[in-house]
Amino acid sequence: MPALSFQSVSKTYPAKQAGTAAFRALDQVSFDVQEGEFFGLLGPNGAGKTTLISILAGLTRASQGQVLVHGHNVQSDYAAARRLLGVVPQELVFDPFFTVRESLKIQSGYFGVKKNDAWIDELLDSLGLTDKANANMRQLSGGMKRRVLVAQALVHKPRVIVLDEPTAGVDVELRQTLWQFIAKLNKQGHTVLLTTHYLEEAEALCGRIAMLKRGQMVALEKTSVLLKSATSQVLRFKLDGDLPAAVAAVARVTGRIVQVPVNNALDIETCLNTVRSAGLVAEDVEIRQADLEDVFLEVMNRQQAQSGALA
Ligand SMILES: Nc1ncnc2c1ncn2[C@@H]1O[C@H](COP(=O)(O)OP(=O)(O)OP(=O)(O)O)[C@@H](O)[C@H]1O
Repeated sequence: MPALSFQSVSKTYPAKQAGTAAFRALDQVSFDVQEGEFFGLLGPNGAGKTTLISILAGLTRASQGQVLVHGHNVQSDYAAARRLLGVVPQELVFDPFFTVRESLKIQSGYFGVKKNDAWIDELLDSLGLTDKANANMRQLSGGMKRRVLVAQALVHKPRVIVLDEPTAGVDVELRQTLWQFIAKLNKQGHTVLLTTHYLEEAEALCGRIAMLKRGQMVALEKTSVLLKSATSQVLRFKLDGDLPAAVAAVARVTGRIVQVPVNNALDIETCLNTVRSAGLVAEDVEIRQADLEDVFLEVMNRQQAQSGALA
């Protein structure tokens, strides 16, 4: 039995006011996550990732389809399904009146878990929160609050850990601490579902990845297969001046850095010639292997071209 099963899940948000249209945020999304997997759910802003996680966590109802957690339906068997899940939300929601330790005790109480002090100490230690155990939640920095949210999600040792952009805006140290700890739990058999915009993290951590675009699933593959499916290499160089249109159409540009997908030596020559013919000089030219960000952009652009063709 899969740890998570999303079966033809659709979600339509009703029109906000008369005259506006209802909005279909998810359209027939189906996939399973097997027990023990580290699974990535990727997609651009507004693709529907948080909506899918809200349905999984029982915070929003699907308009159609169903979601099962170890066979328990998140609507009709909510308590059993919720107990199996540890959800780290994207937004920093917390009660300002309690200390870190108190808030973890209260959260344990919600799940009917008692005498878990040793586990709470381990959570505090693993997430670098021991010094802050008796600090009031409102005294904590944003990064520290996020650590507490992770600890809260894990107090009842859930079999499935769901992380919705847990590293958005957090420093390098927390990222490393968090991933070490989550990877350890995953090795012990906990299933992990992660959404992130940091594709480097997803590439390093996730065994399998689903990509959503405008509420539809556009890719579902092992990470290694996705990487092999990409344009084999990327030509990278620095440039001052306006990129010729033919190169700009296919390039990923970050400041002065230009990255162009290439399949062979001819592609490389053509690209550099086009730049040279425009009177520009490409500096620090190098060729690297494609990474998950290249695959992601390729999948998203392919979808754009297809939907453009259908329109
Ligand atoms: N309560 C709501 N009412 C109406 N529309 C909503 C509601 N919640 C979300 N949406 C819309 O549904 C779409 C999907 O939103 P969602 O938050 O699931 O995307 P996301 O993939 O998590 O994006 P991000 O990466 O920005 O977090 C968006 O267009 C959003 O505006």
